[in-house]
Amino acid sequence: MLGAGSWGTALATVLARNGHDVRLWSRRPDQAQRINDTGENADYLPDVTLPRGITATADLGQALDGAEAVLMVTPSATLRPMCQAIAPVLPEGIPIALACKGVERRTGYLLSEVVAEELPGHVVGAVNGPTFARETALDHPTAATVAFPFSYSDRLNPETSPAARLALSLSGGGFRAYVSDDLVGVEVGGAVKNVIAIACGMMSGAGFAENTRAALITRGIDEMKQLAQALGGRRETVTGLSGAGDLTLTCSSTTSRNMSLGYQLGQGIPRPSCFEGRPVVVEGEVNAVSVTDLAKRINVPMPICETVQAILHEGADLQEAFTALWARPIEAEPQTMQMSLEHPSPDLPLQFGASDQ
Ligand SMILES: NC(=O)C1=CN([C@@H]2O[C@H](COP(=O)(O)OP(=O)(O)OC[C@H]3O[C@@H](n4cnc5c(N)ncnc54)[C@H](OP(=O)(O)O)[C@@H]3O)[C@@H](O)[C@H]2O)C=CC1
Ligand SMILES: O=C(CO)COP(=O)(O)O
Repeated sequence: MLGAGSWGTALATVLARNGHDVRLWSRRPDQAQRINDTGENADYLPDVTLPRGITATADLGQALDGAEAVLMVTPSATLRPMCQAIAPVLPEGIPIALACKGVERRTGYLLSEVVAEELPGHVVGAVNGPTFARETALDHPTAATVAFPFSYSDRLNPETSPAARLALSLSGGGFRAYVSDDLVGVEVGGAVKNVIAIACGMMSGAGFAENTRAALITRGIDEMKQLAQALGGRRETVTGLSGAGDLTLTCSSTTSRNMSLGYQLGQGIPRPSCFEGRPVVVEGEVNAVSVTDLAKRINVPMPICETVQAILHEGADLQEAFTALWARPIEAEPQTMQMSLEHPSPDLPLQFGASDQ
């Protein structure tokens, strides 16, 4: 498990509870030592007792020595350098599963494409779903999807596929894994939901409530579907755990760092003061840029993501940007027919400040 943050530690907990030996890599030797000494990752999951079977280490060679599979769980922006760092010590041919969520900013690659470029000769997949780390570590009933592209031999003997093997390794107690062969669809869901969650947070923080949230979730799913399809994934995958499931979770509470960032910004808190100035991993903030750049490059309209990107990175005014989002031309749902009717009152502002809360 490469990454001893909240999600890496939670996934290590799931695997170790199921009887697997897990090497948990931290970039900080002192943290690895503390985890081994105390049986707890106090930095990220305080008061969660880690099961036997987890050994923390800050040595990549030690972490990967004899490994049967590797899960990569550091923030998406660190993925390429992590791949480069492990290349010399990675056991030949072992499957690599991504548990981080995003699109690479410079290239617009899905994270699996980054791994494929840096570490050829390894089958690459992803584990995604509605999974807050702490609840997962505490063994709350939780479900996620394990996606790898299926080969012909996998179809003949599905139990030997990397997706099935990892799903079986993860499943047990509260954790239940599903298997998918649509890696693109699963990755798109995970990357886009964080951006939409920021939008939900912004509108909740600005005083709007359930109608607005439901609209953003539903239209957010539509943006995911369009991007997934354009990249060769399947629209229906997005209605599963890694798309609609994770979006529902992340847009439902400020336990989500993405929702929480949006909420604070919606309340008018300046970015540097959000999270009381602490550095927090908010994937949707970086990925608002990478997702919208990618979508523009391949002509996929993603108006909610574009709105978030404009507010976060181009200095757009939150109220004006959401007013413009709501006053776009009237479209068909679902888009089985091409329709775009001029909005009758595009300049009428949304009622910020008049919310019934
Ligand atoms: N938390 C959750 O509930 C879930 C998170 N995810 C995804 O998992 C990924 C990781 O997030 P999460 O674990 O929550 O984040 P955390 O902030 O909890 O942990 C981040 C981890 O990555 C390490 N790290 C940060 N920068 C680097 C770097 N440059 N090189 C190597 N390691 C680095 C941190 O080390 P250090 O402590 O030294 O800073 C820490 O161990 C994200 O993509 C997130 O979207 C997916 C599902 C659920
Ligand atoms: O991805 C997550 C749950 O599935 C965690 O969401 P946040 O990164 O917004 O906290």
